[in-house]
Amino acid sequence: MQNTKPHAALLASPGMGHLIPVLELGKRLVTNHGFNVTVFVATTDNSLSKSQLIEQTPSPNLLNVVLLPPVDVSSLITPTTGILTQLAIMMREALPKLRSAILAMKFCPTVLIVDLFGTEAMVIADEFNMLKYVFITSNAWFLALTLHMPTLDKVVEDNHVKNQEALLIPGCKSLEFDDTFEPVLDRNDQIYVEYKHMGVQMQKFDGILVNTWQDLEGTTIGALGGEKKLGRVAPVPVYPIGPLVRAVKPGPRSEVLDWLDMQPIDSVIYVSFGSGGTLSAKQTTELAYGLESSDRRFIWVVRPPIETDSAAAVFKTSHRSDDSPDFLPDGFLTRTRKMGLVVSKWAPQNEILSHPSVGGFISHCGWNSALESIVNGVPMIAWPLYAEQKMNAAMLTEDVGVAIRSKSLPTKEVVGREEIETMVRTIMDKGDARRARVKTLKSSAERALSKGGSSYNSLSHVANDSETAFKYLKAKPQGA
Ligand SMILES: O=c1ccn([C@@H]2O[C@H](COP(=O)(O)OP(=O)(O)O[C@H]3O[C@H](CO)[C@@H](O)[C@H](O)[C@H]3O)[C@@H](O)[C@H]2O)c(=O)[nH]1
Repeated sequence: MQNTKPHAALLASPGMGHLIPVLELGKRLVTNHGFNVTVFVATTDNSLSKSQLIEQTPSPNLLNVVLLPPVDVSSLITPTTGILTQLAIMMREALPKLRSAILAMKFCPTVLIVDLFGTEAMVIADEFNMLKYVFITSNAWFLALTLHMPTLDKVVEDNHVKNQEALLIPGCKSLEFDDTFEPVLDRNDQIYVEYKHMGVQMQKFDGILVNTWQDLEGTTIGALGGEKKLGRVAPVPVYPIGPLVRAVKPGPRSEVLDWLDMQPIDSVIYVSFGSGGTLSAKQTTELAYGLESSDRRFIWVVRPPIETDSAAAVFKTSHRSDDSPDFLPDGFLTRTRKMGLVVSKWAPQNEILSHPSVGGFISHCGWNSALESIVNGVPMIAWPLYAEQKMNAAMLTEDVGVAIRSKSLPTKEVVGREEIETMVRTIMDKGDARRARVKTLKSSAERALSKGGSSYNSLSHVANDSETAFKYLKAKPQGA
């Protein structure tokens, strides 16, 4: 690699939900802003294989993608350690590997961009004199909560935690107790401390990039950048640069897409709970009966049920399986043969959502899935499972107006088949207002990303600052 243009090093934490948008950001920096990009991917023994990584990489020849040597965190976690705590620990353990990898490079990168779980890498950026940015792979509302955490910590949040009242975030939508982000609830849990620490660390960066755009979250973006800036003293600039989602890959077509080709326009509902979401056995059964009785076509990405942990499949390596889904109700596959397709564990999601036959999406509301649905003009049934997904579901349903959600999810353990049937019929209705709304947002997303659009300009700003730093460092005498 020549030292003739700014070089960005991106650090992705384990999990497809982080890796995919980080790779997409890398691609944009190369194609639109003339950067060299190296993407470092933190791994554990079972989180990702090289071949899966290559499969996810957009235009592999554009980016230099480096799998960091796996970290072993087995002695630092217990079977009950939550997924977010695990991620925070893994990323801390990966820092020496990142430092060694940067030291081994011929030219030191100009800028380091980390995701939420990589904020401790700022010491490495400082050590190597790099600009440093955080890339939030979720939305501005989640970012606002994160930045507000250190302030929240100073006032005892009795109202939210004990009285279950809404949590106030200045200038933003309040966070209802039923939609809350679990790490805020228990000061004694490690994830509370980790999450608050991330909120503190982020304020010390040169900027925060967030995967959203002005038209989608104008009020929240205003609160983050406006005069009061969430009450922060020396606010770090926030750059909405989204929606960054993968482009549909050319290449051999899968069986699923061939099946979709034979279905009428907007007739199929796609059901998936992201890269690692799982349902209980009872919920899987209710979903099966609900889909069947809705009498609508469907593609369902199923995983074997797991009773107590909805994030159980997050770090599982295998995306493909020939397992026959024997946990589905007796005769389900036979009865729905003409109406539906059941796919085991993993499907080409972006290709599916961009197919004209797909008219609805039952989603766990991981932010990438939500964005992929919006940019393809597909309305959603919001079915949050873990992490910040309940916040996303609330926002997509109540503010953005592109989704409906179950009335029973917050209170009951299982959403019943009748309610599922009704929700599916509602969202698949061609005249439903959410369908029109999501099409409007699709166009707005395209405008934001095109040359001169709000998100394009935000990323240009970051690129210009990096270019200036690059020229300055290049002109500086060695050792100065
Ligand atoms: O069968 C599948 C399942 C997933 N995907 C892709 O995998 C990504 C999944 O990302 P996302 O929808 O965001 O879900 P998670 O992997 O669960 O995402 C994690 O990261 C997100 C971004 O920070 C958070 O919003 C989520 O809560 C968190 O669980 C998307 O690009 C999907 O297209 C597929 O291609 N095929």
